[in-house]
Formats: sequence, C-alpha cells, structure tokens
Amino acid sequence: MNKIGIFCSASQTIDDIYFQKTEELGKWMGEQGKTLVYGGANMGLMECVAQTVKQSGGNIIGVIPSKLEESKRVSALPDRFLHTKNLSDRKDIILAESDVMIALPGGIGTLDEVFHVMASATIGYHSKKIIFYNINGFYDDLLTVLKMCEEKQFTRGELSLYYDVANTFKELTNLLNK
Ligand SMILES: Nc1ncnc2c1ncn2[C@@H]1O[C@H](COP(=O)(O)O)[C@@H](O)[C@H]1O
Repeated sequence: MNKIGIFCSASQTIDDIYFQKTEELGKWMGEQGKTLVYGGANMGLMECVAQTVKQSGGNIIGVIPSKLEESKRVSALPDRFLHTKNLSDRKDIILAESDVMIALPGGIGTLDEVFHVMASATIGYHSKKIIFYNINGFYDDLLTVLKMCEEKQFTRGELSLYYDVANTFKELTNLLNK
C-alpha cells in the first residue's frame, strides 16, 4: 500500500490532539516512502499531514478542483497536482490514485468523500477500503449508525467489507502494512 488517500478536516480550530495524531501519521508515511494523495488545500489537518509527509521524505499528490484553485487556498507542498473540474470528479480521482484511503476526523467534506468511496464499493466499482482513524473516539457515533443500518438490513451485506477501524496508531499502521 504505497499510495495512501487521506480525507480530513480543513478546519484550523479543532483540538490540538487531532493535529498531533495527524503529524504522527504524516511522519510515518514520509519515513516509509509513501505517497500522500489528498485534497491539496493549505488548511487544517490537510496542510498538517502534507507538511509532515514532506518533511519526512514522502511524495505528495494534490487533487484540486478549479473552483478551489481560484481561492488561494492551495497548498505549496504537493510534488504534483491533478486538476479536476469539480468536487465529484475529485473524489473519483483520489480513489483511482490511492491503494487505500484513510478518514481522519473531518466535517461534511470528509464525510461526503468517505460515503462516496464506500457507496461505490458496494455496487462493485472498486474493492478499495476506507480506514476510519478513530482518534479520541471521533467516529464512534458514525460507526454506531452504520452498524444500525446493517442490523436493520438497509445494507447489501456486511459494511465491514468496505471499511476498517483503527482505534490506535499501531492498529492503523498494522492495517496499512497488510
Ligand atoms: N477549501 C477546501 N479546499 C480543498 N479541499 C477541501 C476544502 N474544503 C473541503 N475539502 C475537501 O473535503 C475535506 C475537508 O472538508 P471538511 O468539511 O473540513 O471535512 C478534505 O478531505 C478535502 O478533500
């Protein structure tokens, strides 16, 4: 798993623990020579992971829609940019470029990306997984809702076919090393 897609918050005002855990992941990715594939913005956990991947020797691909390019929120860190027309094709390009994807804590943008990846897997477009990095139990409530959908048979089979959960950094790197 060399190319790792990351979906994560663009917010600057979240608790410091999310930045610390993101830095730990970015450092590991750089040291392992991994490539980060992400949304390419210079904000929040996105810029944080890109900075630490870069400092530790990894490569970075930023996938950036034209509307965001106009907004001056584009990071200077990616080694390569892939330009997209809109948010929808960006999700497909991040998916196509990544071997596996991680959901760090995030808001509506992150959740949109995660659900796009899982929904397209359920109908056979691909067989790549999302790993929820459950820092501080951030995804506990969402995971409960997914389980409830499964128990009430609103899903086609077990959703755990499409995602894994890492509650610790060790669990995350074990999944990435599989
Ligand atoms: N301003 C943005 N620039 C680039 N990418 C963005 C931006 N806002 C959202 N994204 C994408 O969505 C998530 C972050 O959204 P949150 O609502 O903060 O979770 C990130 O993975 C970007 O790909």
